[in-house]
This record gives sequence, structure tokens and C-alpha cells, in this order.
Amino acid sequence: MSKMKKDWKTEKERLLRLDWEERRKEYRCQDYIPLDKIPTWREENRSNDDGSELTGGGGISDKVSLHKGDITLLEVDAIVNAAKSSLLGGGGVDFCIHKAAGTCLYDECRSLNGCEIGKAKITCGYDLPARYVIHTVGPVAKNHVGQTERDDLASCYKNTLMLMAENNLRTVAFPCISTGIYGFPNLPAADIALNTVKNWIEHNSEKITRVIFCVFLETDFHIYKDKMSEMFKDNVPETAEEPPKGDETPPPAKSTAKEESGDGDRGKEEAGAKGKNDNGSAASEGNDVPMESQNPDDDGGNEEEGQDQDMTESRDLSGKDEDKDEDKGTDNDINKEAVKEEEQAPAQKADDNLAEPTVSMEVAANNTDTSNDEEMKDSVKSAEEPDSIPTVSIQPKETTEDAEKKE
Ligand SMILES: NC(=O)c1ccc[n+]([C@H]2O[C@H](COP(=O)([O-])OP(=O)(O)OC[C@H]3O[C@@H](n4cnc5c(N)ncnc54)[C@H](O)[C@@H]3O)[C@@H](O)[C@H]2O)c1
Repeated sequence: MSKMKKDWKTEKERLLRLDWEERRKEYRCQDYIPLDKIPTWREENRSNDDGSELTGGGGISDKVSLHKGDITLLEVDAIVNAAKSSLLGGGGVDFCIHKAAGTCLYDECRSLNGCEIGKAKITCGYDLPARYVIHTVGPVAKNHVGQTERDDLASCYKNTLMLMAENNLRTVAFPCISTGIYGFPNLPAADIALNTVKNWIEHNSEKITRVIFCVFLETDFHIYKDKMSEMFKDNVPETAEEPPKGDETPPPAKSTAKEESGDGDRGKEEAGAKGKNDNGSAASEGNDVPMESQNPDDDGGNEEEGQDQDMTESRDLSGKDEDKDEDKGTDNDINKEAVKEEEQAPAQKADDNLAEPTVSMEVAANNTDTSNDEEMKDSVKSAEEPDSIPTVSIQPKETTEDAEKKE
């Protein structure tokens, strides 16, 4: 029997009141990866290989990880979507996130009326293991990376982190924004991502528990791993006290200004993330973590036919929401079937010799302020791109030299 389509506002209020244990029953995909299964850079690069207890710490190397795999599996406060300015879903990681979150995500995004390049907007995560999705629109850098594109990409990371802090969220995962269909070269994009996050955390260390760079392609894994090894050494003196293990209660979130939506004002979200779950994320018990007020703007209206086509397709696929409970397994099967090799990442071949732990690293980032401004017209030509959704995170065995030879 088909179920009534869920109202996104009701669903959002219901979900944000659940604690992590109750939420876990709602995840569309049960292959989720809890935060404590993703080692920090420091844990991953422990100097004492004899496995003895790590001492010292408290530096940024406890704050960041590098993870290769599907961002939709990560159980964190927020995952970041590399969206298009209409926020109406499309392909790539955008498609994966919408597919995994369900149609309520699309409905809430539609109420936001788009997002400007470089800015960020936040929605509920719905069926995802992540409580929230922060949508940011990267620059289109096809064949040209000028200062504008570099600044816009840096703004995506800064504004996302600021939105995290404003909503008292403490664990976040980023994909490699703009390096897919938007054509930003992987190397400079990684530089911008790492330096921006590094500087922000250095000035806001108490506001963040973990930043995960969730790479998808072998190329990016090696780029990030090499850059982080150069950029971030764990030079925290041994005497530094251990960072809180996620057991400190974040201050009650301040209530935010009324949320506006295309259909008039929505009620103001109540503040107050109470305790944390045991893996360091903000958890709300009876209180919603406030949503930063978002000033929607007229929809760009310039979406390419194809783009909406993609979303329609994914909505049709995820139209299985009504039978989600019965079909949860089917959904996973669909995911697997739907996986087209976007790039036969070498790691896929290396899949059968999985052994490498994820690499994580120490990162710090500079201070900044952010705001959610009016949306800019989406001047991006949509492009067909097969989307690949790996079903497990993959750590390659391949050496950097091999990967560099390939590039
Ligand atoms: N026809 C379309 O509208 C269309 C087609 C393809 C992509 N897109 C998307 O592309 C635009 C954004 O471009 P972009 O380069 O910023 O994003 P992107 O094209 O999604 O690529 C960003 C990065 O995310 C990686 N990625 C893909 N799937 C996952 C996953 N499940 N988990 C983690 N990482 C993943 C991908 O390999 C790349 O490194 C948006 O319009 C968005 O909708 C749209």
C-alpha cells in the first residue's frame, strides 16, 4: 500500500528530535560509517608504531581525517553537497546525496530558492546518516581558474564551516567541491580546501570536533594524502592535554532568526543541541539544533532541461520512499545497480587488496564570516556525467608514484 508522501517540515521536526540511536533506525542505508570508525590524522600517523597509547595530542591533528569513499555513508553532524545554484539536485555527489536522503530533501531545497556561488545553505539530512546537509555551490572552473574561481571555492569551505559553527554542529565531511563536472583542477582545489580549512580551524578550534575530507577518486586520495603529509605535521608538544573526547556538552545553540521560505515565514527553529553522542557529534535531545536563517532568493530559473531531468530521474528512483521500509534492501540494490563507473578509480581494481587504513591528517583553517545571500543565476551548462556510488569506502594500496604516473 503506498504511503502518504511525507511533509518535509513535519519529517524534519520529527527527525531532529531523535537521538542518534533512534535515528539509526531511520537510515535508508544501514552500511553507515560512525565517526569513531574514521581515525584522525594523528591516530592514523601515530609515531609510536608499537601500538602503545598515544600521548600528547590536543592539536589540530585530532581534528581532521581523510577518508576515501561514499560521503552519504558518513554518520556525522553534516555532510556537504557540491550543489548547483538551483539546489534542485543534479548529478555527481549531488545526485548521490539526494538519492540517499529521499524526496524530503528535494522538497526542503525547493523552499530555499537556490544558493549563490560560494555561499552555503543548510537542510535536514532526512534518510541520511548525517543529521544535516550543507549545500554549497562551487565555481565553474572549466579550462579557467582565475582569482575569482579560487576565492569562490575558498568561500564554499569558509561559509560551510561558519554555518556549522552558527548551528553548533561539530563534525562535517566535505567532498572535493567543483573538481567533478565543474572542472576545477584537482591539485589547486585541494590546496584551497586544505589551506582554507587549516586557517579556519586554527582560529576556531573550540568550535569543531572533526573535519573529514571525503575523497572519492584515487587521484584525489593521493593528492590529499601527499599535501597533508607536507602541510600538517603533528607538532603539538607532548604535554598538551588531550582534546575533549566528544563528551563535552556544546553550549545550547542560540535560537536563530526566523527562517524564510518561498511560501512566507516558517516558524523560528528552537535552539539547543544538548548532549553529544559518544562519537563526538552534536546530538539533540528534545531540542533542535537551530537552522541558521536562510534568505532565499528567486530561483535562478536557468536550469538546463537536463539537470532537472536528472533530479526527476533520481526522484523517480527515490520515489520508492513510500515503500522505503519494505524496500530498504532494494534501495541498496538500486544503489549498487545504479553505480556507473564515473572513473574506474584504480582503487576499485585495488579493491581486493583492501588493507590500507584511511589516512587522516592535521588541518587548521583561518577565521572568516559568512552569510547566506541571494542566489545567483545558475549559468552552468549541465553536463551528462555518469554517477558512480561506491558501496564501500576503499583504501588503495597503490603508491603515489603509480598514481602520479597515471595522471
Ligand atoms: N546534469 C547535471 O545537472 C549534473 C551532472 C553531473 C553533476 N552535477 C553536479 O555537478 C555540479 C557540481 O559540480 P562539482 O564538480 O562541484 O561536483 P561533482 O561533479 O559531484 O564532483 C565533486 C566530487 O565529488 C565526487 N563524488 C561523486 N560522488 C560522490 C560520493 N558519493 N561521495 C563522495 N564524493 C563523491 C566526485 O568524484 C568529485 O570528486 C552540480 O550541478 C551537481 O548537480 C550535475
